[in-house]
Amino acid sequence: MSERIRILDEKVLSDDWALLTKYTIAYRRFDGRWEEQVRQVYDRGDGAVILPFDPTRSTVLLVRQLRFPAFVTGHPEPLIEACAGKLEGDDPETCIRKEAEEELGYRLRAIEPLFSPYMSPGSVSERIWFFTGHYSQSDRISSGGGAEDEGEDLEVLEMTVDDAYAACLDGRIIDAKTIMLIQHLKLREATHT
Ligand SMILES: Nc1nc2c(ncn2[C@@H]2O[C@H](COP(=O)(O)OP(=O)(O)O[C@H]3O[C@H](CO)[C@@H](O)[C@H](O)[C@@H]3O)[C@@H](O)[C@H]2O)c(=O)[nH]1
Ligand SMILES: [Mg+2]
Repeated sequence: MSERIRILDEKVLSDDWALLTKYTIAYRRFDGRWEEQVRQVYDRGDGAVILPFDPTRSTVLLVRQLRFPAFVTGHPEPLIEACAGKLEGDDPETCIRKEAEEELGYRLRAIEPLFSPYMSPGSVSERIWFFTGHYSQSDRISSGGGAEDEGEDLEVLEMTVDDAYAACLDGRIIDAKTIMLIQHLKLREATHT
């Protein structure tokens, strides 16, 4: 255990789709004083996400789907996102290859890992592994759409890189992981020209 943090108590508040745990901790402040704090941690597992890019056409593949937490807080559905999924026991690259086949209907090439940040570390324990990859129209193996038996209902969307970037700026794309990936692609473009 860290010299600055001791877990005094741990209580599971909910163990359903995700695990919500309430911790009571002793925390030593930067000035050396100890104090007691309560922190709740929402654990829904880790995930992976990919933005497939077609360099010859300068396009990317995205999905559109209902994200209920966004809808219920006022965002008109559906959300435009990069293809993503929960790891569910797979390593991140295996997971994202499977998700790309299921959700996008593409077998991707040149898959490259980028970074694996915490997405909301004040409350949510989840980290997401980010990838880029290449595709061309001939890599399409099905119509995608996700696993219907798991309630997935996705629409595959192809956009030019420029339009996807414009969508990040004008609010049509409002999902953080998707914005990060599109910006990454634009940064690469800028540093390679
Ligand atoms: N039964 C049930 N299903 C749920 C619930 N919440 C979500 N689901 C469904 O569970 C499915 C999980 O599909 P995946 O493709 O494996 O995961 P994902 O939801 O796309 O997750 C990715 O994006 C998330 C949001 O940005 C990320 O949090 C996650 O790490 C991953 O990258 C989704 O279709 C979603 O509708 C719930 O409370 N109950
Ligand atoms: Mg998904």
